[in-house]
This record gives sequence, structure tokens and C-alpha cells, in this order.
Amino acid sequence: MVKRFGHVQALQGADFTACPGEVVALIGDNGAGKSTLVNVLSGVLAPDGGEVRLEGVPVRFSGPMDAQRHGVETVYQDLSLAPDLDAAANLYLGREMLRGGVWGRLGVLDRPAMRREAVRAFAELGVELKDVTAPVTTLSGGQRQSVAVARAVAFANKVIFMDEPTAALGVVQRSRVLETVRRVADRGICVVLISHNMPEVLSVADRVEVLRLGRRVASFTAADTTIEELVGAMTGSLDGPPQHDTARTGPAVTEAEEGR
Ligand SMILES: Nc1ncnc2c1ncn2[C@@H]1O[C@H](COP(=O)(O)OP(=O)(O)OP(=O)(O)O)[C@@H](O)[C@H]1O
Repeated sequence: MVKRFGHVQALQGADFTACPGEVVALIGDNGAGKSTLVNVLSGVLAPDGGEVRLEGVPVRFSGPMDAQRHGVETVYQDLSLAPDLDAAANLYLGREMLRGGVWGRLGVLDRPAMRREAVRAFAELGVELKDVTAPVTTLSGGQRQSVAVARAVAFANKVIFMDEPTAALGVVQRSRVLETVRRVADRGICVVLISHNMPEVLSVADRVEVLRLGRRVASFTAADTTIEELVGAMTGSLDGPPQHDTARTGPAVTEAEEGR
């Protein structure tokens, strides 16, 4: 995948594959190109070169909603929440539940049902919101992050990209989100996780892809590597980082290939 911002070459042929049921961690130093890659794969940014394949089929998302229609959800670093809406409304943003019968045809929102579902979804993530009717702008950073994670988990059926989904979380919520990541993958969804937290990466990921200066420079099987090895690959201090064999568990669902 190739992406330029003016003179900045953010992605210079970064590529990776993620399979159903696996958690792939995307790691790299600040500025390595991780968020740019996720933004290109989730339809936020148009690439300057390269190809995305979903279940082996080339796709070109016209925007994030197009990606969502294909079963691809994203937790963005900036969370992309509507600050003045409550947690339940944010969970269903753009996919609101409507009341049945004539009201459904008139497009009346079923707020009680959305709030019930929101309470359930947040409880699953270990988030206790005192008031699901409060605008998300009044929530803590961690609570807002959980709202964004809950939204992606509720709707993804093929791929979830998570850009630093636990950065603002306390210990308990962090471990609940990581449990959720594993559970979502076990449903056959492929999870791509960006994280700077190496113990977290090793505890939840099956594979680790390392980006440096817009390129993928190493791949590791999480069970066979160490924090030192990952940091070495990220910083380039390892001489000729290894391209470990990546155990593939099925057909590729998402791929960003080198630009031509
Ligand atoms: N909208 C933009 N305009 C100009 N340059 C950008 C833009 N977005 C990213 N870049 C540049 O592209 C490069 C890759 O940035 P990116 O945010 O993808 O890195 P990252 O690996 O996610 O970093 P971090 O871990 O700090 O979030 C950086 O040099 C960054 O300054």
C-alpha cells in the first residue's frame, strides 16, 4: 500500500494479511504508518497505490460507511464519536433501531430498545455507565473509548481494526477489552490491533506485524517472540530482522499489497 501526504511518504509498500479468527497486532514506532494503513484499509483515506482484498476479492471502499457495509468496523484513534449524543445513540449512529409498525415506516427511533442494548453491550465490556442518556462529551476518556469499542464489536462481521483501543483504559477495563478482542476473533472475525503496549500485544495477538517508515519490516508468531525482539524490529536495532513464517489459518480476508 502506498500513501503520500505532500512530501511525506507515509506508506511505502506496507502489506499484510489477516485471517478469520486471528488477532494480528500492527506495531511500530511513532510515525511508522500504522494509523495511515488502517485509515486506508477502512476507507477513510484513498491510497495512492496498492490493493485491498476482502476474502480474496479486490475492494475499493468509497468511505468508512462503505467499509461498514462490507462488515469492516474500525475503532479510530480519535474515536469518531458524536460528542453531543448519548452513549446509546453513538452505538447506533447511522444504524438506528426503529419502532415497528406504522411508526417504523415513519422512522421513529426506538430509544428504549437502543438504550437496553447499549447497557448490555457496555456491561459486556465491563463499563458501568451511570447514565446512558448523558452526552458522551460528559464521559471519561476511558468510557468514551469503551463506547467506540462496543460500537465496532456490535456490528463487525468480518474485520475489526482497532487503533489503540485500550490507551485510555484502566486496568480492569483494559483486560475486559482484551478478553472481548479474543472473543470477537473466536467468532471468526479477524481483528487487527494497533498497540504500543508490548505485553498487551503478546497476551492477545496470534501474529505481530512490524511497520517501520511505511514498510512492513518483520512478522512474528506471538507465541514464539519476545518484547526485546519486537522492540528490536521496531527500532531497527536488530540486524536483518527475521521474516518468521506466518502460520495462516485460512483464506486472506484483508490484504494491503505493495503499490505498483
Ligand atoms: N493527515 C496527514 N497529513 C500529513 N502527514 C500525515 C498525515 N497523517 C499522517 N501523516 C504522516 O504520516 C506518517 C505516518 O503517520 P501515522 O499517523 O500513520 O503513524 P503511526 O504509526 O500511526 O504513529 P503513532 O504511533 O504516533 O500514532 C507520519 O510521518 C505522519 O506525520
